[in-house]
Amino acid sequence: MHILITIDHPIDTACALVIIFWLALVIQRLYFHPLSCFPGPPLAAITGFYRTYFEVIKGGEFLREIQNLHSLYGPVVRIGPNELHFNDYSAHAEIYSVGSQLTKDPSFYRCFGVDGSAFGAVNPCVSKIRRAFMNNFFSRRAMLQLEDMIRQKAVHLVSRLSNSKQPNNMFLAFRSATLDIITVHMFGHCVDALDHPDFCAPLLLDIQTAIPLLWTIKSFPWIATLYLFLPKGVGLHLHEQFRAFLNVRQTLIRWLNRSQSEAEAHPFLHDQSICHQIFNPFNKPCHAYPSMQPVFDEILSLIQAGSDTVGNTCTVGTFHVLNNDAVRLALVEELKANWPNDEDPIDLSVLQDLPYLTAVVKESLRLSHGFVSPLPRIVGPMGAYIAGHYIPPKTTVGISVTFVHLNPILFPNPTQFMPERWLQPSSTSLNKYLLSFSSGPRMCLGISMAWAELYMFFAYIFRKMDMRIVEFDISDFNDFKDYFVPIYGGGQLHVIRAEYA
Ligand code: HEM
Repeated sequence: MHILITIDHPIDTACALVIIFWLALVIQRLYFHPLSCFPGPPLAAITGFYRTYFEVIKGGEFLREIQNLHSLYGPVVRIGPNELHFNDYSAHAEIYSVGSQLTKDPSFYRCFGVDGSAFGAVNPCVSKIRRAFMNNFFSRRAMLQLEDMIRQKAVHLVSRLSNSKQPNNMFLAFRSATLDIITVHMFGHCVDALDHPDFCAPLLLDIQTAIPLLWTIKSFPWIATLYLFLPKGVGLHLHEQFRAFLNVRQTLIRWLNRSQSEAEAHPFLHDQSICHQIFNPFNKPCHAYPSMQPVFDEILSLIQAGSDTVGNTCTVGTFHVLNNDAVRLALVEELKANWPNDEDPIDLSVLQDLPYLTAVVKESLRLSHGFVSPLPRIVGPMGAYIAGHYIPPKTTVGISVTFVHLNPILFPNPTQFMPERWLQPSSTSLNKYLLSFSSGPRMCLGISMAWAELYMFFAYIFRKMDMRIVEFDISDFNDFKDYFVPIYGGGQLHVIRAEYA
C-alpha cells in the first residue's frame, strides 16, 4: 500500500521526504549537534541563511549583529550551524597564535576567488611554500630595497595634494599611492593612479566598486556564471559590481601578460619585479606558482591586500590627527625637530625611531582595524580549548579584531584617538593586542611594506603640509559596514591646505 502511494504520487512523496529530512536536520542542529550547548539565536543554529540575511540582504551588517548577539548571549555565541564567535580577547591568541593548529575555513576563503595565492591557501603545507616564496619580496630586507620607491610615491602624493587649492579626497589619494607602489613591485610598471585627475584611476574605482560583491559570491557562488543573464533592471548594483570586478581581472591579465613577455625578452633586467622573477626563464621553476592561474590569483590577492588596507589606515589616522590640535602639533613638532630641512630625503630607519610618530601609526592601525570580519578557522580532529571551553573537532571559530581593539579594559576610552596610550611605561604590554595584521602562521605577509608606507606617508604629509578637514564628522568612522574591510557610511574624507580653508 505504502509503495503504491509512492509510485502513484512521486512528487508528493518527494516533497514529504524533503520536509522530513529538513525537520530532522532542524531537530538535530537544535538539540543533538555538538554545538547545541552553546547559546545563540535558534535561527542561526538552524541555517547559514541567518548570516546571509545580514551580509547580503541588509548589506555588511553581520558584524553589528554579532555585537548584538554577544550583548544578549554572553562571551561565546553560536553564529552559524557549525560556527562560534568569541568576545574574549584571550581567545584571539588561542585561535590565531604561533602554536595554533587551526586552519583557514575553505568555505569562507573561496569567495575571494584566489585559491592559488598565499592568502587563499588553506592547507598549511601549501601555505608554507607560497609564503616562503613571497617572503623574498616582502621581508624587511626586501623593503630596504623598496624604500626609495616608497619615498618617491610619498613625495609625489604630497606634491599632488599641495598643488591643489581645492579640497582633496584623501580616501582616494592614499589608495592611489598604495596602488602605485604595489603595481611597481608586482609588474615593474606603475599604474600611475597618483596622476589621475581627482585621484580617480579606473582600476582604483573598480576595486572599490567590486568590494561588496564578496558576500554575494560567498552565499551564491553560482551567481557569477548567471549574472550575464540577469535583467539589468533586476540588480543594477550587482551589474555595476560585476562589471567592475571583470574590469579589474582584465586589467590585471593584460599587465600579467606584458610582464611575461618582458621577462622572456629581457631575462637579465636589473630591477626585477615579482612577476619578472616568476616568469624569468633562467630562474629555477617556481614550485609555488606552477601555472598562470596561481600567479594571477596571487597578484589579484596582493592588489587587494596591499592597497585598500594601508589606504584605509592612513585615511583614518589623518582624520584623527587633523581633528585634534594637540595631537597634530605634537606630531609636527617631533617631525620638525628630527627632520629640520624637509627638502632632504628622510630615512625610514630615522622615522621608525620617532616615538610620537610611531604612536600615531599604532593608534591609526588600532582604529582602522585591518580586516574587520572574524577570520574563520577550523578546529582540528583533537578538538581545542578556547576561552576555557572545549570546542569539538571541525567547528569553525573566530573573533573579529574589533572586539580586541575596542575593548575598554585594554584600551580605556576605546573610540578615542590617543597616541599617548602607546607612550606609557606599561605600553609595551599593549603591543600584543594591536592585532591589525593578525598573528601566528597566517599573519599578514606584507607587514613590513605596510609599516614602511605608513611611516613615510604620515611623515611626509604632516611635515610638509598644513591641512584642515572639510565635510566630515567623527561618526562616519565609528559607523562602518563589514565587507571583510570596513566600508564607511557618509562621505569620504576631504582635506584642504590650511591657507585655502
Ligand atoms: C595596514 C595594512 C595591512 C593590514 C592591516 C593587513 C592585515 C592583514 C591580515 C589581518 C591578514 C590575515 C588575513 C587572514 O587571516 O585571512 C593579512 C594577510 C595578508 N596580507 Fe596583509 N595587511 C596589510 C597590508 C598588506 C600589504 C601592504 C600586503 C602586500 C602587498 C599584504 C599582503 C598580505 C598577504 C599576502 C596576506 C596573506 C597571508 C596568509 O594568508 O598567509 N598586506 N593581512
